[in-house]
Amino acid sequence: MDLFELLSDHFLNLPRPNAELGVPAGIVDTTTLAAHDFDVDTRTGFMPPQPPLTRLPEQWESWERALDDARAQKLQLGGKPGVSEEEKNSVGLMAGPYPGVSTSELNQSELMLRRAHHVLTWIMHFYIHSVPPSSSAEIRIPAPITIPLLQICAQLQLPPVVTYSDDVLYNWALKSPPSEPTDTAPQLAPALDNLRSLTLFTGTKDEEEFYLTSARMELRGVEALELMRATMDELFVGDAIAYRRTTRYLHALARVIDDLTVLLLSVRDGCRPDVFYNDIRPWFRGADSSSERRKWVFEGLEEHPELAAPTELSGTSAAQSSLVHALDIFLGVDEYSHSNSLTGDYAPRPTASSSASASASGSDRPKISFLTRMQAYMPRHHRNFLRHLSADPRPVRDTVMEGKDAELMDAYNAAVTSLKLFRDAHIRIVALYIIGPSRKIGGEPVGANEAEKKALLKGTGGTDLVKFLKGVRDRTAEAVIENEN
Ligand code: HEM
Repeated sequence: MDLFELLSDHFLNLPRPNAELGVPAGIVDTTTLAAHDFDVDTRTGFMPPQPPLTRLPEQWESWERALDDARAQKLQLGGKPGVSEEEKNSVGLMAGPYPGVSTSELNQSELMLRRAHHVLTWIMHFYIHSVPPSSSAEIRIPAPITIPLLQICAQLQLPPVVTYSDDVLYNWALKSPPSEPTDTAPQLAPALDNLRSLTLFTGTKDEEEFYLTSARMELRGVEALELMRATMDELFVGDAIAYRRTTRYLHALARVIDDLTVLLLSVRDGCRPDVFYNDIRPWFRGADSSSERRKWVFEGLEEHPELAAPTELSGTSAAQSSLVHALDIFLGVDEYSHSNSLTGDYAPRPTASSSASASASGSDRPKISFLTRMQAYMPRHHRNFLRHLSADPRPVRDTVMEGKDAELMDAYNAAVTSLKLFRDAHIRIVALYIIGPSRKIGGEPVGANEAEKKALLKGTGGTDLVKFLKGVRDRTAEAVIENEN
């Protein structure tokens, strides 16, 4: 037998778990090498340790070529004034040809599925947002795109829209190759200045900087994840030494969050607010955040009863970053920041029509906080990681609340205060990048009646952004524990 041939019952040879049923008890989830560890890498955190795939194999070349074409054509936003019909014309993108492309072989590899989600959702956003908004009340997405996309989404358990994982987590390459790892110098995380983005809507440096700001924050956040793990180990022991160490870890965590704030603010160095607002951001919009509120109609579903009609179609937002959610959950701030009163808008829901169309109304749906809803847009292993973190039987906040250790409480409050300061800085960024440009005369991509203006001040995730972001920031501040001594 070939030494490299795996036995049929070898764990690496196990079939991919059924997306709906999950992993059977006693079976290891091998969909990614780190799946048993929630796909959280000790060097790169929520980013993959290796650069993502840059191209699918030959069988799916027609998709890759369509994406190449969309980028090469420099498609323009359909609502942008002064753009020629030719520049808006993206109908060819949807027409294919995508002859009989099957997705089943993609299921062998999580990396290929990720790339396929990236390619198809990117093509779809290119199409949707380059069709002039006035042309119809709905936008029909043809079956050659919707069917494979929904099949891939079922495997990945992700919605059929560009998500943070498509534009940040799995959208990077190294600028220059790292040195080969050796026994004495193991492979390290990529240097923060050695990253470039793979796919861009606008081809601008500004857009790349926008994505890379988040990517750098993810990499800086690795230390935060390590500090969380170390704290949880200490609190398991729970003696005086453990409290002292935890105090140190929480101060260190506050410093990491301060660094995240610095990195966040550094987006101003490479991404111009007007370019972001007018040229970049409209490409991210989902069905619930576009000013014209066009229905997205996924054609071809009537012939595929096995596929679920999409219910989540919010635009991509860094609110889908698992890192910030992890900080909230670990510090017990999520009880405040993920409160059901901070809902944002409701997700669009499919209508009962035979073709699944996503309408913009959903106010009869039960309230769920916006941040909790955003977890549906995260890679499923990361979602599970957050669930696991939430189930920690000895949460740090409970220990601090017992009030036995004043220094521990100070350290905890320092970390929560840093998170509040992070959110203050984020609100400043939103004022600079969204609120400011939206007020400039002529700075709006589509007309300017009151309803449209209101829609323009929605986050790409569909929130009433000022109210929502201030709410989350204020609720974070409320998580500081008063020292009653
Ligand atoms: C130009 C830069 C940025 C702008 C204009 C911006 C804008 C927004 C907006 C409008 C929201 C409201 C939610 C929505 O509807 O989408 C939001 C939420 C959020 N953004 Fe950003 N964002 C920027 C950069 C970042 C970066 C780099 C991060 C870090 C990963 C980040 C993390 C978050 C988080 C965690 C939320 C959820 C609210 C919270 O937890 O406070 N943002 N952002």
